[in-house]
Amino acid sequence: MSSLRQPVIHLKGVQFGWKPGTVVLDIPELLVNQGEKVFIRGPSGSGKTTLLGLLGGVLTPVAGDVSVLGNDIGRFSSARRDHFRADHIGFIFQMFNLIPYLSVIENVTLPLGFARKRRESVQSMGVDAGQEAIRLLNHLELTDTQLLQRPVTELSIGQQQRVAAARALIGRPELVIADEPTSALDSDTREAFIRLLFTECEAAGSTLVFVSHDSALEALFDRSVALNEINRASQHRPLSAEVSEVV
Ligand SMILES: Nc1ncnc2c1ncn2[C@@H]1O[C@H](COP(=O)(O)OP(=O)(O)OP(=O)(O)O)[C@@H](O)[C@H]1O
Repeated sequence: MSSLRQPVIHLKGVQFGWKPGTVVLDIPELLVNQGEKVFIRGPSGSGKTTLLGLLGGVLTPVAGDVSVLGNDIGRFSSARRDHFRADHIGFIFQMFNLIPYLSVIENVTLPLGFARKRRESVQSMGVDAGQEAIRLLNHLELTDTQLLQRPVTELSIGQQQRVAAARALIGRPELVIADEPTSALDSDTREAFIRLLFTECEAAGSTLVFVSHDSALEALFDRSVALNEINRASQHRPLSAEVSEVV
C-alpha cells in the first residue's frame, strides 16, 4: 500500500554484509521524502554503492526494512523486485552502462521495454517513446539530431552521461538513483550536469539520491548525508554469527 504522505525511502534497522560475520552497513534509520534531492557522501569503500544496491532492490538486507514508496522491497521475491525496480527507479551508473551497439535514442527508450508503468507514463503524455527520448535529450542539451541516431560509443563522456540521465528519467520514475555519475568530468561540467538533472527531476516529480565522494557538489543539494555518520558499521562492529550470506 502506498500513499502520497509516505517517504519515498525509509530504511529501518538495516544491516548488510557481503560475507557471514562481516558488516558493511548498519543503518538505524534513513528517511528521504518525496521530491528531495539528497547527496550521500562517503570515502571510497564506505558502502555508498552497496547502499544504492539495497535501495534499488539489487541487494537484500540481512536484517531490517528497506521501504521504497511504501513497499518493503527486501521481502519481495527476486522477480517482483526486478519489476518494481524497472517501474519505479531510474539508475544513472558511474560507468553509464550504455549499450554500445544501440543508438542514443534506443539507449534512452530501453527501460520502457521492461517497465509497463513507465511505458504508460509516456503514453499518457500523448507522445511515443522516441519523441519523449528526444524531448529529454534536448532538455539535457543534446540537440544535434544526427548525433542522436549515432551509436553511443561515438559520443564524448559528457554526452554519454546525459544519455544515461535521459534513460534514467524516461517514463518519470518516482526515484532516480545516481552513483558517482560525474567523476569523469571537470568541475564546471559536473555542476552544469547536476543542474540539468535537478530541473528534469523536478519536472518529473522524481526524488533524487545522488552518491559521490566529491564534497564540492554537496552544497547544490537539498540535503547532504554523511554515510559514516548514519552507518554504525563504520565503527567496525561485527554482525552476529548467525547472519547468513546474502546472494
Ligand atoms: N560484490 C562484492 N563482494 C564483496 N565485497 C564487496 C562487493 N562490493 C563491494 N564490496 C565491499 O563492500 C565495501 C563497500 O563497497 P562499496 O562499493 O559499497 O563502497 P563505495 O563507498 O561505493 O566505494 P567507491 O566510492 O570506491 O565506489 C568495500 O569494503 C568493498 O570491498
